[in-house]
Amino acid sequence: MQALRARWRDADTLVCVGLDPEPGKFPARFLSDPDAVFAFCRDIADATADYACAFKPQIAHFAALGAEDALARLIAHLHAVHPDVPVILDSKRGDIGSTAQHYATEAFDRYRADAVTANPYLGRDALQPFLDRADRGVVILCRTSNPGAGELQDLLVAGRPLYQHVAEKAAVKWNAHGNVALVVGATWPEQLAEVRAIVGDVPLLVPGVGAQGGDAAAVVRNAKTADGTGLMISSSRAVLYASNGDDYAQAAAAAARTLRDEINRHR
Ligand SMILES: O=C(O)c1cc(=O)[nH]c(=O)n1[C@@H]1O[C@H](COP(=O)(O)O)[C@@H](O)[C@H]1O
Repeated sequence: MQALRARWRDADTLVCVGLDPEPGKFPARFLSDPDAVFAFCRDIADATADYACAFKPQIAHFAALGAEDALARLIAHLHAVHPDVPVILDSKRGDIGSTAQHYATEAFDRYRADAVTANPYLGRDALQPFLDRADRGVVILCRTSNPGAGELQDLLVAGRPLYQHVAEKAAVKWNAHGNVALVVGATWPEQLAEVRAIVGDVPLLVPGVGAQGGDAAAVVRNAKTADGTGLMISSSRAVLYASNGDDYAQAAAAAARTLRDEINRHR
């Protein structure tokens, strides 16, 4: 959280760059590169770092390719070359405590992520191994960006939608170390405002701008904190695959810069 706040201040950006490698969308020059997953993500990260308040590699995109080694080397590269930019491993973990312990070890010790996304629907004990790592962040799913998010997350429980209970518990009861953030999709501006009203200054990871069609201006208007920060507005495909020509890195940088500027106009 300290690194994130410093980055918001020093780099003046609320953009999180999502690293979701899909080799079928890579530029042709990577076709014969046996280390394409690492090399592509590294190039994108290096090109966009100036505009990033965080990087967010998504684990399934690596694991499905058997590219866990590339993910480990990518995070090591990010720490070495961009030490001021926190790395969120997006793995949405959640399991009984004894297993969750291994997921925490995976995220924080194997991959050396600064933070991890986690699914709260098993309850607090399933999050505890993550929460206990006071020097790492836990980014808890609250109201996700997908079209079906409301099917369960909006169910009324004691007169309030379930996601609002998650917001309240996460921001207060689960946040003893001050290391909690929440995920709310950019596709739900109203719910963003409701969550912000519940959680005070707790940071929100907001995916869903770009490929999923969320409106960055509405996100900022509805969910910034009083000091004009509090948000990691995350974009993956719209940045990563801005061009599949040889200008892929410059195009990604331009997409990240444009998103940063649009966000900053509304802060
Ligand atoms: O936790 C996440 O990062 C996440 C939560 C959510 O509610 N919606 C969501 O899209 N994500 C992730 O954010 C990224 C969005 O990618 P783009 O739609 O390409 O920007 C993907 O890696 C998703 O897995």
